[in-house]
Amino acid sequence: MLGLPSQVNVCLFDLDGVLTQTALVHNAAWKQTFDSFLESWSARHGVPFVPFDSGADYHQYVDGRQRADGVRTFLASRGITLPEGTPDDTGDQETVNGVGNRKNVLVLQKIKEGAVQVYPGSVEYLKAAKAAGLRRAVVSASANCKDVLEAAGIADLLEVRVDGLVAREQGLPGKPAPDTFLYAAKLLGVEPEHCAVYEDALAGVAAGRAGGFGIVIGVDRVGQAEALRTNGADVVVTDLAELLTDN
Ligand SMILES: O=P(O)(O)OC[C@H]1O[C@@H](O)[C@H](O)[C@@H](O)[C@@H]1O
Repeated sequence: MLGLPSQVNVCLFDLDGVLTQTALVHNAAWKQTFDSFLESWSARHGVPFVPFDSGADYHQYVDGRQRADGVRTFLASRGITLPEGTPDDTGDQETVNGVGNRKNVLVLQKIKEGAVQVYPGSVEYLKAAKAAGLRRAVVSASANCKDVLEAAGIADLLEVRVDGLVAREQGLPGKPAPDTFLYAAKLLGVEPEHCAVYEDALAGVAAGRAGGFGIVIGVDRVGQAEALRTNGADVVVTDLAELLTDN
């Protein structure tokens, strides 16, 4: 049913890029933030300015990861290490938290301007899962998950939320570590083999594979089906609506 093996009765959905079209919002905010950072860095350190690549750099180093992990992982790929700073650093501070907060100002502005759109096939799938009696959680790296779910009007279709804020409170490492998905399974009182993971990010499908879940469904929004499979997806679809035909 719904593209799931018979032992699976719990759905663990990623948010950005799976339920809502906000991976695009994050990607654009990261590009703006990193390009201005790199431009200034290259002028001061006498190294060539190589802009952030919204394709390769985003998917390899940032997508699916907690905010600070994204900053650290991408900058490490350019040989740059910044001090961590503190969560209340302002956007002009040259720290991991400062750069992350600069990007978050842009994301919050976009959410406020109404940039949150759902994927209609995912809403249909959520409703079908609910009707079929499957348990449903959202497992997102984003600290803005609650606001995005509310802006999208889908908060009431999900029973459990494990997001960037919960991960921080509980001390859970983010994707590609499986811990946030495992925590959601625990909150729903089930073993990983009874859960399906739905992910569009390479770090996300890797987390699904690492956690030993019943099935990892890769959602390919950008033409990276092969990379999703290599990193951990058992099945790849371009939209969750494709799974609705399996009754
Ligand atoms: O900065 P936030 O809202 O906490 O989000 C963290 C990350 O959340 C993930 O869901 C996105 O794929 C990333 O692009 C984003 O950076």
